[in-house]
Amino acid sequence: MHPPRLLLGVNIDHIATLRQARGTRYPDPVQAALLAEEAGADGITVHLREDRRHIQERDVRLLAEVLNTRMNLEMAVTEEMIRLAEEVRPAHVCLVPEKREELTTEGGLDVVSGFEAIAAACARLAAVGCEVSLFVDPDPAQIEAALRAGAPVIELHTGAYAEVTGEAAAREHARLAAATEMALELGLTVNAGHGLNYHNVEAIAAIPGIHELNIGHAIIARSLFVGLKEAVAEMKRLAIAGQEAGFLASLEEHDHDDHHH
Ligand SMILES: CC(=O)[C@@H](O)[C@H](O)COP(=O)(O)O
Ligand SMILES: NCC(=O)COP(=O)(O)O
Repeated sequence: MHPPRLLLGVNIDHIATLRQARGTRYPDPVQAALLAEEAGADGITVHLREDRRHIQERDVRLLAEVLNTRMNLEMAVTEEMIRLAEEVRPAHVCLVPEKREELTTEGGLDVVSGFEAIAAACARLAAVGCEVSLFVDPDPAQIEAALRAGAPVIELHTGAYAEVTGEAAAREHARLAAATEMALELGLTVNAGHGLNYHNVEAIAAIPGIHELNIGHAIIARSLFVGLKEAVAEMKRLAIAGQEAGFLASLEEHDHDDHHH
């Protein structure tokens, strides 16, 4: 059976990065979110960092009022963030690890070590109707802990895959594919993201069973040259083409297995 179409969540953090660089009112991430939706984004992702380097609380509150799709709020597991999410009630909350000095999110959430606090956060957020995902590395122990913590969704961190090429990328891709298969067998919904761009997205989209990709930096960077709507639409075309190629390859694999049995 043909799988449901892969979804694209567009992360607009770096529209806010540009605004914060000068402390101006523009460019406005809320305006960007509406344009991204018009271009086919299935959802809007924002990461409200504790240091507020890009997205601000004002953005989160306005997005909650104006989005036509759904918000995926990425946040650290802190009391301040949980209280805000309980108030704003975004459709999705993705719990991520955070270090103040980092350039970007390094590695996935350590659900094994932080189990108690993460499970408690999952329960509080589920109680107000947020669908919670945990941003984890493609590591079986973390995926198993995510399930026990009560998260219905994981987002696999694709950063390690995105940083390398050649055989190393093939190895990281295999880890992501195996992690996806394992998580699906456990009944989890599997999203993926971080560092995906116009060159490396198709192979990830081709992994059977992935529900949604969250992509930001590459889309916002490309939008400088082709405009945001075109940048979103191009990424969506590539993601869907990748998913289709993966589906056709899986059909061929089944045919091949049938002939050999
Ligand atoms: C959690 C994640 O993978 C991204 O949302 C990323 O953290 C975006 O924010 P930065 O670009 O500030 O790292
Ligand atoms: N969770 C990943 C995300 O939202 C976007 O990450 P990036 O594409 O900005 O690296």
